[in-house]
Amino acid sequence: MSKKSYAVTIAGGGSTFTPGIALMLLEEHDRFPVDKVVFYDNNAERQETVAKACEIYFREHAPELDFSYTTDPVEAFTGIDFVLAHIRVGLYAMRELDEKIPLKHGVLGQETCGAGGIAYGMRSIGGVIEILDYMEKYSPNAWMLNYSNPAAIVAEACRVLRPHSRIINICDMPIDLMDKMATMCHVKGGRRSLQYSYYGLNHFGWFTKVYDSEGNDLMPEIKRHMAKNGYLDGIEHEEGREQHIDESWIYTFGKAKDVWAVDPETIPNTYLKYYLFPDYVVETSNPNYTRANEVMDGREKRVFGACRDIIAKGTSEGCGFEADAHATYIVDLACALAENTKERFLLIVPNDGAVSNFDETAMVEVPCIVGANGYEKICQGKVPQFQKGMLEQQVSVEKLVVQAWVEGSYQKLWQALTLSATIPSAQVAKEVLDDLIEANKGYWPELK
Ligand SMILES: NC(=O)c1ccc[n+]([C@@H]2O[C@H](COP(=O)([O-])OP(=O)(O)OC[C@H]3O[C@@H](n4cnc5c(N)ncnc54)[C@H](O)[C@@H]3O)[C@@H](O)[C@H]2O)c1
Ligand SMILES: O=P(O)(O)OC[C@H]1O[C@H](O[C@H]2[C@H](O)[C@@H](O)[C@@H](O)O[C@@H]2CO)[C@H](O)[C@@H](O)[C@@H]1O
Ligand SMILES: [Mn+2]
Repeated sequence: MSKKSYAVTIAGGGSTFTPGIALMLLEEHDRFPVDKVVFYDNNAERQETVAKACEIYFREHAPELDFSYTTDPVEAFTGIDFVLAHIRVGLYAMRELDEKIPLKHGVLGQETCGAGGIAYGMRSIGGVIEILDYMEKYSPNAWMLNYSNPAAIVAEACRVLRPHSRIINICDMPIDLMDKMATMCHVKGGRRSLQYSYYGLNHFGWFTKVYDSEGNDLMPEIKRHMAKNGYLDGIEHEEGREQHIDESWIYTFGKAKDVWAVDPETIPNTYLKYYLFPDYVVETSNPNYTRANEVMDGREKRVFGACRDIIAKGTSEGCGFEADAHATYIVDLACALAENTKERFLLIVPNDGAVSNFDETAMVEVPCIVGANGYEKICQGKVPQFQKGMLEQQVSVEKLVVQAWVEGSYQKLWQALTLSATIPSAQVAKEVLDDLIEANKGYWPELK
């Protein structure tokens, strides 16, 4: 597809991540030239605040850019090369319920894991498939780079419902963890210079090898840090940076020490804490103030406050908008597809033997080489018994959720919740499910 410049649609234009990603696209213009950006959202009001502020920013910093925003799919998806998708069906109000309803039953409540993740998955599948269908109808050669959550369930749904679609699901958690590993090992060139092996499902995986650009094995040093402080040694202590990291994330990066101790041969994804220490997570959660509240009081207020400020002043000068440097992985991926760079990415893809002793139809997260014709997986061989057991259980949860959504099956969703390592019994699973059904009326398909 190599072109002089590209047209990009950001689906979920009203997202708190949109300004950071839009500014990042401008910053990366030299290696990924973008001449057209369209914001698309199904919530006109929320999107307008973000879009009007970005419009002012673009006018002042990139007047040549063809920018528009819309809720009309024809306008949004015609003549484009890439869709960057970050939608949240149900907004933070529903995330809050995903987190608080399970906690009411003594079960962990989390955005993408356990009961909360299952509830969010049941809402997201339809929204992501709808956007994929719009893209394929109006720009059949475009690629959709999806990081809408819960990515594991969304990816499985796309595999089942749209197996030939040009969608790539990717997550930024391992990228952030690689940044931290590079920092703790003082690696020159940072995360991009690391060579790694990794296997798992999204938000459910393990690094097995990490080398620097000269081939030196970094695992012994990373393990020493994990044993002492989890990922905390990887947090940069530059002035001003730490205050951007909320308390709950600090706990998560620290708790990785205990998660690592369960299998000291590998380096875990932080999200494994929800499956290995669900009782600890429940004990340390405040059922009246969860991460959704922290985000609504923090990131959402900050981003929307800055947008309103720009709109009121008519200028973006001194507005506090910042490019999301962390999100440059999205441009790396778009460049790989557009320019055939054959770079290595951790993607969520059909297993087909990449993890040889695991379900061939699972959507696994493994390293892939990406070029103009898509991705090729790098085989990770066999996983040990412990990981195999965990993976079999979790992939069954995710597959049952998708089957429940497709068939409208109460029974299968109940089984999915029952099977989750975060839920103690079929009885509790049923009680949580019945409350979630009530809360998600209008978002989930009707279950029989
Ligand atoms: N995979 C990753 O690494 C990663 C990292 C960060 C965030 N995320 C995900 O990005 C998404 C956005 O997060 P946020 O916190 O900014 O949420 P947000 O609520 O601020 O923004 C989401 C936007 O999506 C819109 N939307 C919802 N349903 C839609 C639909 N069917 N069609 C079009 N637009 C729709 C909403 O109106 C809203 O403006 C979430 O899914 C989040 O989990 C993923
Ligand atoms: O609770 P949130 O909404 O702040 O974050 C949930 C997302 O968390 C991951 O992304 C993180 C990132 O990995 C972390 O280090 C931090 O710095 O920022 C990101 C966004 O908050 C995860 O990969 C996403 O899937 C979650 O949605
Ligand atoms: Mn993620």
